[in-house]
Amino acid sequence: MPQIIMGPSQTGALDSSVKKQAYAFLEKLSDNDALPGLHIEPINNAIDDRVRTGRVNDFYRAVLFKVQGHGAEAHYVYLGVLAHDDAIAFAKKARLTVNPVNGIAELIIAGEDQLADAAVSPSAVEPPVVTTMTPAPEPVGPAPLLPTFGIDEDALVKHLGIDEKLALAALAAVSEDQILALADKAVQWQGLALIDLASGTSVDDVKTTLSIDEQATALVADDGEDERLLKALQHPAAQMQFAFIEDDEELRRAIEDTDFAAWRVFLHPEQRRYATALYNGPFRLSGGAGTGKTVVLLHRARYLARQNPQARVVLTTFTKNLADAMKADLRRLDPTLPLAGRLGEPGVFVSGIDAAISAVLRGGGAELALDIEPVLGSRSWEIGTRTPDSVWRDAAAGSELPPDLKSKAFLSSEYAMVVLPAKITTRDEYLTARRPGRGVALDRKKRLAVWSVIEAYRSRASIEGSIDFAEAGAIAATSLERRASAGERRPVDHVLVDEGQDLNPSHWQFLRALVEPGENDMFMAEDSQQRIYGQRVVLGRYGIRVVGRSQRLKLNYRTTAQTLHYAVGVLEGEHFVDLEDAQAESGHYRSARSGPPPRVMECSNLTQELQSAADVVGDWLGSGVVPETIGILVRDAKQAGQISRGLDERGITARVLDQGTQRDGHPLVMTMHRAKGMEFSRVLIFGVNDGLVPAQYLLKDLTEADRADALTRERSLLYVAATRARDELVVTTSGGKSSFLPDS
Ligand SMILES: Nc1ncnc2c1ncn2[C@@H]1O[C@H](COP(=O)(O)OP(=O)(O)OP(=O)(O)O)[C@@H](O)[C@H]1O
Repeated sequence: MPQIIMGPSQTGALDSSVKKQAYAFLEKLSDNDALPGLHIEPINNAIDDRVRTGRVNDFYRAVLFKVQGHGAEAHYVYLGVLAHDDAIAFAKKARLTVNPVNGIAELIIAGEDQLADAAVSPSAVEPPVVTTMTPAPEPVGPAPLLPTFGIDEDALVKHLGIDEKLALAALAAVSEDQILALADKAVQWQGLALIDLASGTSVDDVKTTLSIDEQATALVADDGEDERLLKALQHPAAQMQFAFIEDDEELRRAIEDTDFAAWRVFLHPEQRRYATALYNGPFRLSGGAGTGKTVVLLHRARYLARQNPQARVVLTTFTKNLADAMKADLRRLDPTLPLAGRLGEPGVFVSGIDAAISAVLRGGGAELALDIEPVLGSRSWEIGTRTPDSVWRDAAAGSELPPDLKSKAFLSSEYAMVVLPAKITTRDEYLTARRPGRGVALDRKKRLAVWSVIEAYRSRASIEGSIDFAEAGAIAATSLERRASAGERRPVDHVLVDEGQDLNPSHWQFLRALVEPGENDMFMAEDSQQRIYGQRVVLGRYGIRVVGRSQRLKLNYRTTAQTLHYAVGVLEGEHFVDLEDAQAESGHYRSARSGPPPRVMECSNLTQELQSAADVVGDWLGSGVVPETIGILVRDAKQAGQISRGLDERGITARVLDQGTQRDGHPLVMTMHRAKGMEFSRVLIFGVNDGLVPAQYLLKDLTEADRADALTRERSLLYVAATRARDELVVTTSGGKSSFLPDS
């Protein structure tokens, strides 16, 4: 049967009946391309004799390339559906070629000078010709960017395979913005290569990233033109734009589903590699906001489940909201993928981590008493409810500890970071316990006092028959380990984790215990710059040894370069440490998209700020932005109420998003925490004021280390909020802006 390959779409918005007809056309084509009703026809005077059009209906034609190769069946590269005359005109100038240096397939549209509209041309920066008798001083301007990294024409053209004209223009560009403008007009892989180079990445690293291997072209040189092209279409870098469609269902979604996002079919070579590679143990994938970590996890979940339909895959993350979003995306990625209804069943089980822990505890039955004792010491083993945070305050009420050490923040993190992971159940164990990374030394007297509070906390919880989330993770991990040492099979084959930076030690112990150590056991996505919950953890302390198996994604797919630059400015001066206890690498983080610079609107009072916010949102709505793609983010729930009422008074209805709220038809208001993992076309961050960001109440009575960490998390929160914007970011403030906001 003929193979359909989706190419870079040239189709604008089509109404649903045309989409259905386009699908019907392609379905028939993939069945039998000789059917007369398809009218697959070559085009006179086309520059590529492989180009064809096919009849979708009286008015519309599909534009395709027919690539025959040596096989009996042809391949059709589908570029989209256009009105009859447009389709013919377009087909005449479209050409599929193989890059002679690296064997990547490229779509070239003749006559559309790919550089014509770009911000720079080689001549634009040439010194002006000056006719004068006395030598004129050399004009001083900014130096071209790429040559400062030692990059020359040979490197671009001969080693990488960049088009010569583009290479010359790129070598003359003096800023990343100019490179971005060139990249926008270029063949996709070439544009990405230039953006990488402009951020300081070496030519060799660019080649590795894009899987460019000069040997590969030599291997296929004698195969004949069509075979060469077919191999070129399968090059990992070509697969950012050309996808081999596997079955009718995938075809149908690609054509009919207006929401068919590119991430589902077109992966970056690095993303594809991480989604499908075999790892001999835990693998850590880091990457800035919007680099596609979740996308890789979703594809990897599908890959593992398809490789072995009996495999038990767990895909988990810190919050239920994000887990629900991942589940919905997994369904969209592949509706045929079996989702497991319960932990331990074949298929992909998607769940928030605390729910997964609860599932294990529920399955523990009466034997759970055996697992509670080693973690919490002897206590009632009935567990019915969650211990509320207020119990820490009650337990510490009479303590002689100084305020910072008897704060809930210190005690609960001492408990989660030191006591629970080491299964400390006695005072003597605590007195000699190692407390790495806690940032504050405790002498014997203080340790005794802290332990008294912990005992009081445990005793109260025992009476109430409650446990907290961290205890639940520790007990579930103990249970899984006990059962595994008794010879029981572990419940899971592959664990995939998103937002790993937010998990606590018990979570990691639990995840480690779920799966037998070995091939493809754990795959963890994280971004230490987005840690907004909990404390920093080091995986090695919980039996998760990553050494040598970590990689970083650097290309931001979500945010424009301008917003990214601004958001990264929020983190200026902070140091971030990753899950392997190393300085988190943040260099070379970049975006291939361009947009307006973020706007900061400083207002003198709340009324003025509400008016400014209403003006911005009103303008967006007036210019046709889909309402629910507008996100209005605030630091706390009180501000959410303020802004939604303020907008309402000014004639704009917005919805405050809580768990489960419908998202149709209106801009969405939510806290920055709630926006984690989400994205919007336009983002307005409201109330980024001194005193509110960072939230002052969080900083009271903290040890110096806890205070520093709380401030870091607050910065990260603002960074998370700013990086939710795909196309445009506006920040409003009143009565003094937050010191976290960068100057420009
Ligand atoms: N290969 C791709 N092609 C097109 N779009 C992509 C690709 N990879 C990711 N994206 C898009 O980029 C955006 C960010 O992806 P994703 O949410 O996976 O990033 P992330 O690294 O998990 O982000 P964050 O850490 O901010 O949650 C999404 O809109 C996604 O669809």
